[in-house]
Amino acid sequence: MPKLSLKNVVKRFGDKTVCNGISLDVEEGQMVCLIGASGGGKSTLLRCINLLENIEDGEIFLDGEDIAIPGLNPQPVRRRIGMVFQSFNLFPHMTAAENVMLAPRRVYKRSRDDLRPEITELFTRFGLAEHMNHYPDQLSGGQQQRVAIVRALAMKPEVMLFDEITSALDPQLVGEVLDVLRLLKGSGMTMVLATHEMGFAREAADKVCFLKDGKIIEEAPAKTLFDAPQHPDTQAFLARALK
Ligand SMILES: Nc1ncnc2c1ncn2[C@@H]1O[C@H](COP(=O)(O)OP(=O)(O)OP(=O)(O)O)[C@@H](O)[C@H]1O
Repeated sequence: MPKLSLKNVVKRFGDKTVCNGISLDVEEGQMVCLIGASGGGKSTLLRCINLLENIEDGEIFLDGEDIAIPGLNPQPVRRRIGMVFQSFNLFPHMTAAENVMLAPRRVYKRSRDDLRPEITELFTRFGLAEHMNHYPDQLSGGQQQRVAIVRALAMKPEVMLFDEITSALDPQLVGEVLDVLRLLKGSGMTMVLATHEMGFAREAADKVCFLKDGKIIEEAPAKTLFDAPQHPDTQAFLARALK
């Protein structure tokens, strides 16, 4: 059974159909990259998976259980599916460690003392140990984004969604954030990424999906999709993106 499975997901905003019958399986431990031009529906699809958007039609299964049921409290699912956005959204008046501890303290009612060992381990694992007590404005954009990833991991999610997490970074800071994704993949995390980092998608993804106008036009193992795209729209997109 796939860890995450989408069946004919439809999302509309007014009369605009942004996800137009999307089906996708993500196996446990897989990294799946969503690529495509702006407006293709990548962010919206991730937001649907995390139940930040209600879907009009279709099903989203996590471990075989339909999670996109209207009226169902989304919070338990959001604890199982972490999401990181382009903007880091760290609270500026809290240290990095305080930012990371906030959700587990509130949601699981855990104390700082109880959390500290595992939070320290997370910061250490992602090369941030010396920044635990720094405030966001004392950190680079890359470091802030890595803290934002650690913040999501502190909730011990089973699946992680990443929405263009390097797009707001200076080019020299992108690499350190991509390294975190490589590390996470190595640890067996199941991940879905919307990304414009084609080199990274080709090298690190298990599967790449090309989205256009709310549809998956082509889906293939990364190397196959980049080296031998079959659909003319994929070919045209990659020709532009890789220029
Ligand atoms: N809340 C909303 N209300 C109305 N339209 C929306 C909303 N969110 C997204 N859209 C529209 O849905 C379409 C898909 O947007 P989406 O952000 O999902 O695409 P994307 O592929 O992630 O693009 P990008 O790479 O720029 O993030 C766009 O036309 C966008 O304007």
